[in-house]
Formats: sequence, structure tokens, C-alpha cells
Amino acid sequence: MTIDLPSGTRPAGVDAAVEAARRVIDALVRSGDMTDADMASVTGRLNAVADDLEATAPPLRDRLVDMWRGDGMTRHDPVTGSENPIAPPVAYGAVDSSTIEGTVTLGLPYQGPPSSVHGGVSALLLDHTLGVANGWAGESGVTAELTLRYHHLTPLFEPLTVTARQTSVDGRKIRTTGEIAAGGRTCVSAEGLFIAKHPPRPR
Ligand SMILES: CCCCC/C=C\C/C=C\C/C=C\C/C=C\CCCC(=O)SCCNC(=O)CCNC(=O)[C@H](O)C(C)(C)COP(=O)(O)OP(=O)(O)OC[C@H]1O[C@@H](n2cnc3c(N)ncnc32)[C@H](O)[C@@H]1OP(=O)(O)O
Repeated sequence: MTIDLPSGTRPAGVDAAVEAARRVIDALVRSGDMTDADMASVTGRLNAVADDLEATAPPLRDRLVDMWRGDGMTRHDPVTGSENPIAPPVAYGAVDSSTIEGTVTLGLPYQGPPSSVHGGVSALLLDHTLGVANGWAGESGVTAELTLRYHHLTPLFEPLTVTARQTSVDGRKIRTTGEIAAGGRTCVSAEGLFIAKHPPRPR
């Protein structure tokens, strides 16, 4: 049984817009040139949305400060971030005091080999999940080394389980392992060395 971690997801406002942007990204990759959609019109409408957002966005510095307000899970990161359209997103639960687990189903934007997840995307998911497991376990840091083994192709369009656990803390050296599994089979396993270092938050 897993315990849900607070995700900070807000169903309205930017989170809803980000959900819509994810739909757009998926639909564009799905369409390619095999569509009757008027791509000149689509381009114009998407640029109009970007023009609106850019015209009203806060100064970058203010937004950076805002992003790092609060503790724990971030809302902007590229794996779980409810404010980030490139995040799939993964949702985590705690398994025990040093282990977390997330589930996600990835679609065409994340494709590497045919119908399979890109290896770099798997690396992103594992780096982040190992990092969050460290935060959950109480000793966190930056990634110094990340060793991956790709055992089997990781399928698109199927639920994936991403798991990570902190295995040891030795001074500033934090060791963490993890895996991505599909249907109970490990597709990718990871070993990470993290070094306790905490870059200052923008303020
Ligand atoms: C309320 C409920 C909330 C629930 C959730 C809970 C928590 C969630 C919390 C947070 C979640 C949010 C986000 C976290 C998720 C993901 C994190 C993403 C991770 C990243 O995306 S992070 C970016 C990529 N990462 C870098 O950008 C690092 C760049 N790099 C450096 O910043 C330095 O390079 C550094 C710091 C690595 C070392 O520099 P340094 O000067 O501080 O330390 P130094 O060199 O002295 O090394 C000290 C000892 O580590 C050994 N050592 C060092 N490096 C090694 C290596 N590669 N291999 C083997 N050993 C190594 C030395 O050999 C020495 O060992 P010894 O002491 O034995 O001699």
C-alpha cells in the first residue's frame, strides 16, 4: 500500500492550461502530416496563445523566486510538475520511510525505439525519482553519478511503475537505487550517487 504524497496540484488556473498544452503536444505528435487539420491555422492560434502569455508573464527573476517558494515537491519540475507541460506528469506515493513509487503512462512525445520509451526520458524519470526518494528519506543532494541498465524496452501506452529507495548515507555521499517496471518486469534499473549540496533558492 502506498501513502499519497502531497502534490500541490491545483485543478484550476495554470494547471488546467498546462493539461491543455500536454494535449496539444500529444495531438501534434499523433497527427504529423497525416491529418486534414489546417496547420497554418493551428500555427496561428498557438502563436496567438504564446503572444498573450509572453505579454503578461512576470519578470523571469520574480518567477524564479515564486517557483522555489515552499518546501518539498516542486510544481515546476519536468517530471512531476503540474505547472510544466513537458512533465508527463508522474505522481508519487510513499512506500516506506526511504522508498517512493510513482505511476505514469507515456505516449508518443516520449518515444525512442518503436512504441518504446526514449532512453534519455527513462534517465530523466529515474534521476528525478531517486532525488525525490532522497528528499523523502530526509537526506538529499545533487546527482554526481547515475548508472543505468536498460534490461528490456520500456513500453509506451502501458502503466509504468517508477520506484526509488535511499540505500545509504555516508557523510555527504548518498546512494540511491531505482527502477522502471512494466507489468511487473524491470525494464530499467538505476544506481545513483548524490552529494549533499543545496544550491541557494532564488530570493
Ligand atoms: C512535505 C512532504 C514532501 C514529500 C516529498 C519529499 C521530498 C521531496 C524533496 C525534493 C524533491 C524535489 C526535487 C529533487 C528531485 C530531483 C533532483 C534532480 C537532481 C539533479 O538534477 S542535480 C543536477 C545534476 N547534477 C549536478 O549538476 C552536479 C554538479 N556537480 C557538482 O555540483 C559537484 O561536482 C558535486 C556537488 C557533485 C561535488 O562537488 P563538491 O566540491 O561539493 O564535493 P567534492 O568534489 O569535495 O566531493 C565530495 C565527495 O564526493 C565524491 N564525489 C564527487 N563527485 C563524484 C563523482 N562524480 N563520482 C564519485 N564520487 C564523487 C568526492 O570524491 C568526495 O569524496 P571524499 O570526501 O571521499 O573524497
